[in-house]
Formats: sequence, structure tokens, C-alpha cells
Amino acid sequence: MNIPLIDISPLYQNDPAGKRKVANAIDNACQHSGFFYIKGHPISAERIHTMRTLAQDFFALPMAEKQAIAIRLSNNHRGYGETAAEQLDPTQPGDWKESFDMGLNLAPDHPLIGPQRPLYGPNQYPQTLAGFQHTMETHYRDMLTLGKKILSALALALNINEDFFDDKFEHPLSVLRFLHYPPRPAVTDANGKQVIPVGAGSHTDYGCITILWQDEIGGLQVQDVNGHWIDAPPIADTFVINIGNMMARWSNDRYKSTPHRVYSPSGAERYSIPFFVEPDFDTDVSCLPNCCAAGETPKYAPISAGDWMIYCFNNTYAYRQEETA
Ligand SMILES: O=C(O)CCC(=O)C(=O)O
Ligand SMILES: [Fe+2]
Repeated sequence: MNIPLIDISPLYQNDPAGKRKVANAIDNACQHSGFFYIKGHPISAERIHTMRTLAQDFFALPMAEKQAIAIRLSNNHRGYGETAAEQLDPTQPGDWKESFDMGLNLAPDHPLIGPQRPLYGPNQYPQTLAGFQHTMETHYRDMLTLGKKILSALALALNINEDFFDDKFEHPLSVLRFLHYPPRPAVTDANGKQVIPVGAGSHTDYGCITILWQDEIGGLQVQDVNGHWIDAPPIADTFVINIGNMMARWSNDRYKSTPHRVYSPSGAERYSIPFFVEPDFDTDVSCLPNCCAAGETPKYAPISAGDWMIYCFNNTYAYRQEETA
């Protein structure tokens, strides 16, 4: 399997043939590996530098300050997760990574917030990093715009209206995430054995697509159809894009939600910044018109985007299992 590098700059020009070419390349990548790199996107190198520095500054804060905004203190799954807070692969110890999740920042009295939609609400921000909220929210908006651009190419590829996804992102569940993979020490697993934990256990992503920036350390691996792990090495000025479960459901598995994991070189410290493109809570995710032959039953039952996300988070975060037990 190879992971193609696709130049998406034609999506920003008034050139239907160029757009169609990009859509075909994406369609091909999504049907085979579920992963591709993009170049020719509008996120500047200066912005990436700013975000990388901000992630480093955030994780360097005193633990007490990070724990004051712990994700388990949030009603809507936002904030800081310490190492092993998330366990993406149930056969492995918890992931050896720290995380910070932010999303659409809704005031506590916003009408969308309530028990029916438990992923909406305010963000938790660190108090001592100047400009943190503004920088994060600006980058969030720009990544969402990029995500919608890629979705417009996916819509073309699927032969549905190019703007099909546009009205599904009024109040998106999309999440901007900082990840820090500290050097991995040996830990004791459930059987009392000493093991080196994985950075991020094997998993598929939950949303439509993920747009990932990774630093130059490496360690991201993607599983091919034969079960072999292949490297998705860092390439300067690109993002790695992959298909998530929601798009697999929407496309009736035309597009694969490919398992991936992170094993950085031992002793290395790694940073990455994924952006998860996820639509409004109430978005109906059911088989698209061209993805199921007449008379055939779609593989997946319809589900709302929000209910799907909650189901996924509940499976991978101990704090959510304690709450629901
Ligand atoms: O850190 C990475 O390179 C990948 C992270 C990832 O797969 C995820 O957060 O879903
Ligand atoms: Fe992932």
C-alpha cells in the first residue's frame, strides 16, 4: 500500500476539471488506503510554527495547572488528558500520550446545551498562556474551513452535490487536539508484566475525516488490507488526512476507516496536532444515495453524529466508564 500525496490547490481555483482530478485522486486513496497526504493547502508555515510552539508551551505547564482543566472535570469532553487517560487499543496499556481537546466554545446558557447533546458546551483553557484562546479559536476556524474544502472534493467523488456537507457544520462537534508523546517508560500491564506502552494504540477515528499535523519524529503507522503496518512518515508542509468511521458509515464502506497507531522511536519526544472534522450533533449519518445498490440494505443503521461520538468516547476513556457504570 502506498499513501499518496495529493496537491489540493485546484480546489481553490475556478477550474472544474482540476477539481475533478483532485476528487478522483482522493476517491482512489480513500478506497484503498483510507489515508493520503495533502499539499497546496492554505495553512501557512508560520501558523504551524505558532501552533507547535503553543502545544509545547501548554504541555510544559505545571501538572497542577493542567489538571485544573482535566477532561474529566468537563461535562462536554474538553480539556487536558494525562498519560494513560485514553486507551485506544483495549489489548494494550493506556496510551503514553498527553492530550488537550478544544472545540466550539459555547456559552453555558446556549440553547443547544443540555442532556440531549452532551458534547456541546464551554472549553476549558489554561489561565497563564497569553493569547491561548484566541490562537486556538483562530486555528480551529481555519482548519474547519480546510476540512469543509476537502469534504467538498469527497462529495464530488461520491457524485453528490458539492455542497452536501456545507449545512452540516453550523455547530460542529469538530475538535482541535494537541498531543504530546513523552519518552515511553516501562509500565506494569493488567497481568503484572512490565511492558513499554504504545504512544497511541491501534484505532480508527470516529468522525468524517481527520487532518493531522505531525512533527519530524515519526511513528505514525497505518494498517494495510493484509494487516501489515506501514509507516506514514512526516513530510514537510503537508497534512495527513484519513477517513473516520462516520464517513465509512455515510459511504457504506466505499471509503475505509483505516486502523492506525503511533509507535515513536524509543526515547523520543513527539508532538502532533490532529483536527477531527465532525458535523453538528443532530446530523443524520445514514447511507448516501449513491453508496448502496437499489434493493440492498445499507451495512449500518442510521445514527446521529453526536450519538456515534459519545458511543466511541465511552469505549476509550476510563473516566467516562466510571461515570456511566
Ligand atoms: O499523533 C498522531 O500522529 C496520530 C494521532 C491519532 O491517530 C489520533 O489522535 O486519532
Ligand atoms: Fe487517529
